[in-house]
Amino acid sequence: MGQEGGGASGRGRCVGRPAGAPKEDGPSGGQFEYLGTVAAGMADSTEVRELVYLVTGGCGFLGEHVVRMLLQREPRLLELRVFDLHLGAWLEELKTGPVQVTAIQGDVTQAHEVAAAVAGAHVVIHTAGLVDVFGRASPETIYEVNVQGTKNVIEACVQTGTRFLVYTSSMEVVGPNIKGHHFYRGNEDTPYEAVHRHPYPCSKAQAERLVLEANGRKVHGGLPLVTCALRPTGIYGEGHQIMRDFYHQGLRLGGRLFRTIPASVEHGRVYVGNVAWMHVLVARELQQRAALMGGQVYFCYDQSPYKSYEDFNMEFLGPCGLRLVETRPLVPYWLLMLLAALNALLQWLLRPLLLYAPLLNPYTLAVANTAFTVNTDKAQRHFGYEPLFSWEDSRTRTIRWVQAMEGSAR
Ligand SMILES: NC(=O)C1=CN([C@@H]2O[C@H](COP(=O)(O)OP(=O)(O)OC[C@H]3O[C@@H](n4cnc5c(N)ncnc54)[C@H](O)[C@@H]3O)[C@@H](O)[C@H]2O)C=CC1
Ligand SMILES: C[C@@H](CO)CCC[C@@H](C)[C@H]1CC[C@H]2[C@@H]3[C@H](O)CC4=CC(=O)CC[C@]4(C)[C@H]3CC[C@]12C
Repeated sequence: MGQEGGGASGRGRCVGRPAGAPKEDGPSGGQFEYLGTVAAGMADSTEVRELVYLVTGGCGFLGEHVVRMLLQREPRLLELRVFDLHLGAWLEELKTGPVQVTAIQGDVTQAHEVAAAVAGAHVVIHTAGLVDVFGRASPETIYEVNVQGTKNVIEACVQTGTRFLVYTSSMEVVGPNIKGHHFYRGNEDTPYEAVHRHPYPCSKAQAERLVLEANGRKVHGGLPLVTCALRPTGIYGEGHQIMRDFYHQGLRLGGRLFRTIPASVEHGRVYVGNVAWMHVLVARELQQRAALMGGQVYFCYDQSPYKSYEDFNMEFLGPCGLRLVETRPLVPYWLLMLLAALNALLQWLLRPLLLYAPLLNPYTLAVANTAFTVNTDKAQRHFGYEPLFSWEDSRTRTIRWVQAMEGSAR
């Protein structure tokens, strides 16, 4: 199941369990006070501002939240470099605080541009990537950005002497696999046959492996590079494009969405603010606990409930006037598979004329219909992670965002 593709050049398939982490337990972490909303001003603290951070993909859905969270909750920040192919105008509003915010328009596939951005940084948070499971980009382009781009970031750290690298990996590095094996309340050490064909999970798995294998390499100056990878499940929250697509689809269908996924197929989801917070915390603690955290992977998790993908979305779309029709899929699975295959064929036929990239394709159907939930406390044990936003807070913030969209949609 899934598009042909994947692997280094988008052909064949990439197999093999992703590089896991040694099974070591660390000390439990302390509590972290909460300094107010992510959108608020900068963190004020008596700590010395001396650190330079670089966030690649800093203008993306997750990247923007990481940038704002760093300004809000990293008191040692002297300079924050935001590197992205497409810079957001909102960056200008961030330049009035005590932290120097440097916007860098650049391409991670261009090694010299990456090296120039990395030079002098203490920490790199690498979120830039092509998050495409809808066939918008070619397998080769996905590989070029997600794998070669990550190679460029690693080499830039080694050449310029940057010692700390946090990589935004993905649950997709693990699964769901092409065999449709469910991953039920799994953790970082749960055995699972991570077999992929699609270019996106393949590229993320290769990139993650490169990052973890780079842990311990000597950087310029002779000290070791310390790396780790975070694996968010499906991220939701303010700015989530797929949620926006579902909402607009519902508006087009007269306020209704038609169930296509059984309610029993649970998918883990995580609020973007908590993913951002985990990035900030792991970047800070990686500097203090290199021996424990270096070369490790951590699932990104919070208290968001386990639900089917569509039922979870309705937690936010329901209060905004949409209704999910039927308690079970209206359309039999074999017909959904046929419709998904037709979408893939149409995409291929229309490609010379226009980009046709609907939500339903063979890959998204397969992923949506395979349960994938995580239950772990490794990040809490290794670096004291606790979600910054409760489920109720995450839900309220996301609903408010959809409502603001609703206002703009009328
Ligand atoms: N959205 C999700 O549910 C999940 C996302 N992730 C990972 O989180 C990271 C961020 O994902 P999102 O924020 O959802 O995606 P996004 O597409 O909103 O953000 C990605 C950012 O990277 C930038 N970018 C793309 N190609 C680039 C290039 N060649 N050079 C420089 N910048 C480039 C884009 O302009 C964009 O701002 C990705 O690495 C993705 O694999 C992991 C798990 C779940
Ligand atoms: C039956 C289809 C139409 O109704 C299914 C519609 C839902 C899909 C678009 C989503 C179901 C699962 C999502 C993926 C999952 O959350 C894991 C992901 C991790 C990432 O790193 C990037 C995003 C994604 C692949 C996410 C994409 C959208 C779904 C396939």
